Amino acid sequence: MARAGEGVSVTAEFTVQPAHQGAPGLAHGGVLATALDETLGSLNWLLRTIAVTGRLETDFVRPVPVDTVLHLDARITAVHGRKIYSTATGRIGGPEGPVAVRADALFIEVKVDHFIDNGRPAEIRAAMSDPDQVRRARAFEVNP
Ligand SMILES: CCCCCCCC/C=C\CCCCCCCC(=O)SCCNC(=O)CCNC(=O)[C@H](O)C(C)(C)COP(=O)(O)OP(=O)(O)OC[C@H]1O[C@@H](n2cnc3c(N)ncnc32)[C@H](O)[C@@H]1OP(=O)(O)O
Repeated sequence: MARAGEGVSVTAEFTVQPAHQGAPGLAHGGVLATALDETLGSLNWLLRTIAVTGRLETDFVRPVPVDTVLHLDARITAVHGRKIYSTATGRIGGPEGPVAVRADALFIEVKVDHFIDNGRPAEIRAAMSDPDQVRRARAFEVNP
């Protein structure tokens, strides 16, 4: 779950499950990168922009044990043309706890055609016949 914050920012929590293990009892780095990517990606909705991750640079600062709640905080740092720069931290032991992971990202704005042209037809058809998805995609296509 993500909540809008001050400026263009969001906070979110992610609980590390046993299925997310890499080393015994510890979160896999790829899963932590995914949690960062998802949180950073939700910022683009606040800009009402459809964008995909172009670059995600991740620092793994502390090991994150299974059952830990990762407190994520992400914000947009700059927008230049189609490029959206953002940064995120994941803290453990509480929202003010030590930083365990952080990431800097570059998202690139795309047209809805990016998904229609490249996605697997079955899933695209399913998305296009879902009125909620269509409404959401159209909302981005007209000038909001
Ligand atoms: C009717 C309903 C139907 C369907 C509904 C669907 C609705 C969907 C809605 C919402 C979905 C939201 C989904 C969020 C998902 C969460 C996040 C992810 O996990 S995304 C998955 C992982 N990422 C990818 O798969 C990207 C794969 N890459 C690409 O497709 C291309 O490389 C892309 C689009 C990123 C860029 O390609 P170009 O040809 O469009 O653009 P160029 O001209 O190359 O780049 C533009 C600028 O960006 C810089 N740039 C591009 N990639 C860069 C990079 N990796 N590092 C640094 N700069 C980069 C370039 O240098 C250029 O900069 P200069 O304008 O010249 O200053």
